[in-house]
Amino acid sequence: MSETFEDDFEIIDDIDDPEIIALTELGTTLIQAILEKEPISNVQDLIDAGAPLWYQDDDGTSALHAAAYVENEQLVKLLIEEGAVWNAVDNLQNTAGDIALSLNNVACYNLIRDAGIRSELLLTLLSQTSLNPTPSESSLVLRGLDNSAVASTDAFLSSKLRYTQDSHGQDICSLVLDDGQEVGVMMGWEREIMQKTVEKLCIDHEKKDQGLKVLNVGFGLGIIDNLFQNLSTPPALHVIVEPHRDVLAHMKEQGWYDKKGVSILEGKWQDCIASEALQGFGKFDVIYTDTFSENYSELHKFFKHLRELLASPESRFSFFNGLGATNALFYDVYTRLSELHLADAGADVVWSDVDVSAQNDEERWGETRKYFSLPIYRLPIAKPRQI
Ligand SMILES: C[S@@+](CC[C@H](N)C(=O)[O-])C[C@H]1O[C@@H](n2cnc3c(N)ncnc32)[C@H](O)[C@@H]1O
Repeated sequence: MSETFEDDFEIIDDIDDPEIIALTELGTTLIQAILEKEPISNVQDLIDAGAPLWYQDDDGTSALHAAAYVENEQLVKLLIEEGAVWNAVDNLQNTAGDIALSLNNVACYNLIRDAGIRSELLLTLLSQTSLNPTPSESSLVLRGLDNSAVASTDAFLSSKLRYTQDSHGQDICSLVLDDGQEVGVMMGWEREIMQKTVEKLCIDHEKKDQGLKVLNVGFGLGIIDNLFQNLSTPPALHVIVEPHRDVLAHMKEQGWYDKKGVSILEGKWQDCIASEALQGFGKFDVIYTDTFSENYSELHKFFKHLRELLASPESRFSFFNGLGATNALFYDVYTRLSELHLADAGADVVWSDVDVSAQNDEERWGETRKYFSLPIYRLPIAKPRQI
């Protein structure tokens, strides 16, 4: 018996179906052959006989995981060429790339990471063609088909936010999901990232002493906006784009509407970017974006506006690089993908590492859902390429 799921997916639950039994046996044999280091020709024979590369055993191990375990670069390459799934996770949430990384096998890791980048680039391309007008769901594993407030801007904008401090004195702006789970929209532990970002964006900027023209998308806790205001010469113009009513109310309470040089555009960046209001400010020396509940395709769209928004080759752009940040491989793929897409948009990026490993999990997350679990944050600074 089978049932349809959202018209697109078929959940097959008939374990007595002879076809499924045959596929399961072939898939299991393939994984065993790899783990037992049988000759590569045997593996090829099994694939040619129809062994499914997408098959994962009871532990979630796929053929690609197995090839990473036995550190066989040639086999990893073959499986990828034959269509192995680069981002399948096992029961411990590890991809084959994570296995290669844990074994320090750079060659196998790079092969899997590059397969991820190629696949994401292809999906971006497909989502831009008329053949496939739906937005890329390439980030299925990264964000799931999630219409909750975490992954849908509309749901996020109609949800209630709370400004609080946790038991460690950490400032938090959070939303509470229907299931009672609390998710940090912005959390105080990110202050160091914001601090380093402002340093890289502003400290040695040639126009710093005359007051920079700054555009920031997404206020949150206002950490980065306060840092911009606290520069030795505050910005000559500081535009903040923010759509959430609770955030706007918080900004009003804190006096942001009355600050000299500050202009607030109430709305989503997607609605403001081509508006007369924004264009009336002219171009910017520094641009930063850090939104919430948006996936990579929105960030990619933002990149495409940079050339028209940045004032000169000395202008700088950065964004909160947090996509895929609960898994080393996904983080690496999204970091490199954004570098390639920024290059397409005419901007060259330089990365710096920020060590964010000092805090323990309990202090950082408390009761909230983890969204960044890697020890190093990769901070991007992009400048328009001179033509
Ligand atoms: C992570 S917080 C920003 C934190 C900020 N960088 C700081 O230093 O505190 C994300 C903010 O982006 C806002 N946001 C979400 N979607 C947006 C959109 N489409 N356009 C502009 N802002 C958006 C949210 O309401 C929220 O205030």
